[in-house]
Amino acid sequence: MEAHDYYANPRILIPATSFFSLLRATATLVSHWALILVFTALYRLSPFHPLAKYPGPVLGKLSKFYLAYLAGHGDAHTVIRGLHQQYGDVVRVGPNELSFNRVDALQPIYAMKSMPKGPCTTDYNSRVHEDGSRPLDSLQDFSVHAARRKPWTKAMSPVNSKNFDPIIVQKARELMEELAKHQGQPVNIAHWMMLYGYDFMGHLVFGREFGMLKAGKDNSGLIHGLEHGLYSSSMIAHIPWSLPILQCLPIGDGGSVTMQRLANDIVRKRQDAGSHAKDIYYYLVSTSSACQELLAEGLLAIIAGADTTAVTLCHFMYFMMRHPECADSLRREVDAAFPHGDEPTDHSRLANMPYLNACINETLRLLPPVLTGLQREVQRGSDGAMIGPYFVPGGTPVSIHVYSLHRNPEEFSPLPDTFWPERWLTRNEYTLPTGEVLSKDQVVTNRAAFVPFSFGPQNCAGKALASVELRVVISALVQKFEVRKAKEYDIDDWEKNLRDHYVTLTGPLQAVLTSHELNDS
Ligand code: HEM
Repeated sequence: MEAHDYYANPRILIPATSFFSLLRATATLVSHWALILVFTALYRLSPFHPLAKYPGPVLGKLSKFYLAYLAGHGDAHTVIRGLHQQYGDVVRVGPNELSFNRVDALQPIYAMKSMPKGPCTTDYNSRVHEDGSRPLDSLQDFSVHAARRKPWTKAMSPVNSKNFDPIIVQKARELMEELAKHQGQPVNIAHWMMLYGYDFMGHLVFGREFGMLKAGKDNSGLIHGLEHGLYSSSMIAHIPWSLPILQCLPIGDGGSVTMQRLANDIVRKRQDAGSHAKDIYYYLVSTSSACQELLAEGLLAIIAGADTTAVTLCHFMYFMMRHPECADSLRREVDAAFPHGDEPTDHSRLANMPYLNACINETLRLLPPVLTGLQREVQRGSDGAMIGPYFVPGGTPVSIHVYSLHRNPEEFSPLPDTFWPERWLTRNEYTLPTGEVLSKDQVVTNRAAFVPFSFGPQNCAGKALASVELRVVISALVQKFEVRKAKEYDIDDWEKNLRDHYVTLTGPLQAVLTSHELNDS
């Protein structure tokens, strides 16, 4: 059939008309959306936008895709630090979003009833259950949050947290035993720390043995499943409308549903088993009988309690490999406090070891496990708020960029990017790693700017417990082993491979451990 037949033959006149109408309708729709996009882009870049006076990258001002891309790529911590170095202490990182790198922003953003959690942790949280049940860390209403936080506070009280002491000691022992089996040969420390972190959390929260350390592997796929889910949810949090689209594609939701399922399974098993010990779940269930709420809280407990401490232990070992002189000083302090190889488990002695605590602080300063901003939001519908000297309109998501603040030379100097535990000690004179001697007035260590556990009433609920755990495990590691990097391993890869997906995901940390007893003989 010739082309002109479409017009000559009345029987096929209708399809030709439909085709052109469809084409016209599509073109109208596309140009309509293109116009909307163009006008939105122009408005976002224009001087009429409420955040117009704040500097930032053009791509960030244009679209949330920018932050989603950084989250997916895992380098938001270094990129946003670079932006602060380029643009200053406040940066417009999203079309309607600001990042701060100043200590006087902590109080207005995070203090008591200042600002509720922001949309990335609330509206767009992929850990929210189908029925709307939310984990503690995604609650916007201050009084609801305070009520839900009570069981955590009760579990972590000085009296009740004594119940967790045997778990800390037992799991630290198991970790030492397993590491001892690999002495003298290259071992991926990061792998073992993760297994330890999840085994510890299994006991702490669910009174259950995961047996990962004994098996030497992630035997149920839990670690892999959660890390995969965290990776995708950190990205989706910025572009939540993409979730239903992703779910229709073969890649699915990228793991956040699997993450939920794995956690639900653990919580349900704990429910069925009943309470035989005062684990954290015991306190959670005593105040909430809502099943979905407990499921949501269970996943938070796993993520909060396992990855954070495991990653901190990895960072600590990394810094010890980079700075063997610090490892030697720390070992001397541990040996003096726990002579004849006494097990370093006495909390009060550990809490009073200045160099140990300086090394832990310095590790958490340079590489906090939660690297990038914990979002809050200036009250929607309010007139706005002052953050330091800056006025921020109501409804704007804001955060402190912890990775930048911890390396801000106004708060930590000299050598803000260097692992130098001495900065945390009280001295009249300080000797820098270069040998240069400085008076105390020349050293700035602003403890108020040190917030690895965040700040205010919604800060980390497990801070005290995590501090005890870190002291026990780190002093045991230092007492038992000398750590060197494995021959073929490029130590610079450790920081290069860190991925900022709300919690930090890591690459391998290849080391050789040798026993101190063997070295000393
Ligand atoms: C080195 C170890 C740890 C670090 C650095 C850390 C850090 C953090 C941070 C930065 C937050 C977010 C707070 C905010 O949004 O302002 C948080 C929340 C939380 N953490 Fe930790 N954490 C650690 C270990 C733990 C442990 C062992 C537990 C206990 C299971 C725990 C339980 C929680 C809970 C329940 C929340 C939510 C608090 C809320 O929203 O009210 N964390 N943590």
